[in-house]
Amino acid sequence: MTANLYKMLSIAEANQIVLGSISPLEAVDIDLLSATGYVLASDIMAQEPLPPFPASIKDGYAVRSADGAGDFDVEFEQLAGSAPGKLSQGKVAYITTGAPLPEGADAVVQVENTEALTGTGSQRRVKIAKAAWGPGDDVRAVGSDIKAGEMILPHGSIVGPAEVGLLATVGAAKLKVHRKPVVAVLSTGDELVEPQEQRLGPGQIRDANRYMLASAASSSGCKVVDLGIARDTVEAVEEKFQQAVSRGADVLLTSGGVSMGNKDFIKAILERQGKVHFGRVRMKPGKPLTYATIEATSSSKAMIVFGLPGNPVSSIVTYNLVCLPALRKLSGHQEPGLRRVDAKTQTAIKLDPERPEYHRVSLSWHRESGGAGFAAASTGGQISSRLLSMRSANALLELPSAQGVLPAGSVVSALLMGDLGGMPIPEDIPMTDPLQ
Ligand SMILES: Nc1nc2c(c(=O)[nH]1)N[C@H]1C(S)=C(S)[C@@H](COP(=O)(O)OP(=O)(O)OC[C@H]3O[C@@H](n4cnc5c(N)ncnc54)[C@H](O)[C@@H]3O)O[C@H]1N2
Ligand code: MOO
Repeated sequence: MTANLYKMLSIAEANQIVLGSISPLEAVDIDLLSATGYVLASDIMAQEPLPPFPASIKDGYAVRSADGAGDFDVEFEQLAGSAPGKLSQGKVAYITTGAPLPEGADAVVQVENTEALTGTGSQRRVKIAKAAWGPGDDVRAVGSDIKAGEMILPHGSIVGPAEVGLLATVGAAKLKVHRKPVVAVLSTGDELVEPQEQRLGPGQIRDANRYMLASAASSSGCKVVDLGIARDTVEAVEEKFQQAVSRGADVLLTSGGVSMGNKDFIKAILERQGKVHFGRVRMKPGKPLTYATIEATSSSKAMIVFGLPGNPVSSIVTYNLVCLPALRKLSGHQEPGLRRVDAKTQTAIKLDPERPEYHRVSLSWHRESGGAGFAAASTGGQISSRLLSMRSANALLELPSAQGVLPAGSVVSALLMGDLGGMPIPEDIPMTDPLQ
């Protein structure tokens, strides 16, 4: 099939096809400290309650609440990490935060509400100036933080710092997580040289895409296999495809060679080696985006291939919109798509009459008299060769295809790429009472 015969899909259809063709990769074992960024492949339950014993919330004295205020002998010290002692009638025990409540005590009085009296060691005495409210005062009951058998993290949870803390708490030192895909990156083109090349020859440019895509995939935690640059021959490209397979790639990202030129033969090679699901998408930039699957054989695993357009902006925009959700789904994410917010344009933007455009913007949070929301500042000229249009871009405006100009102040949906850098430093929380 020649490139122009591929049906032009919408980006939503393209996403649906890609995500419908893949499943999360198999579960592997991982140590807790290496698990950040992975997705849990099994549910994690708490084996024991937390705290496992009634624990003091304060540094102070363990008391029988019914004894009230007065002067008491300090029978012993109950320190965190020690087994609970046994408190005699009419006595109190010095206790530290996190220590188990001694048998016979039912509350804690913080040290601020007491006064040390004379005496040391077994003669030590204390005045309880302000009595405990009642049983349980300043004590964490068994299981009050986590109940025994409680679901801590369901499978599909993304492991971040808080999750690592929770997993450590419940003793989940070894985990089952979905394997992350191995991503091979390949640039194609006779004009390309490595970034180290300081003197460009006639017609040459430096390879930006392979480095950019490798960086993008590794920032998602994927292992990257660098296939280098394939020159513009069928044999050279086919040899690189073979290397991707033999080096265990789950995903191959190629850039260049998917359009209409007589050296653009990525699509034709993919047709021979696997199944091309689509070869054109109604979007700007990135129209010739191509997606194929290559089946597993007795000696190699299945591989999916994204033929990304060579223009650097087209390749990174299609990566974000289509490849990243696929990498996330393979990694076990249950909501792999980019997050969408509404944003107000700061300048007028010319629309494209033929294709919906993903206009690169920098979003920032703005408060105005009419309310608060995201303001979208264009990153300037949007031609797909101008990688500067991606610099400091944290979102893609979803501009409809239409004649004319979208006026400044229009509210448009925007897809977030990465986190919202460039946001203002958080202001203090106002001290005024909002309920007054
Ligand atoms: N007759 C037509 N020509 C083109 C069409 C079309 O529909 N009909 N589509 C255009 C669109 S849209 C795009 S996008 C590009 C995509 O082209 P390819 O994927 O075939 O990419 P190349 O032709 O190899 O390169 C395009 C451009 O990008 C530069 N490039 C390529 N690789 C890299 C790299 N690794 N790092 C930096 N820059 C790279 C290359 O030198 C070219 O300037 O096709 C249009 N043509
Ligand atoms: O779709 Mo191409 O990516 O406009 O340049």
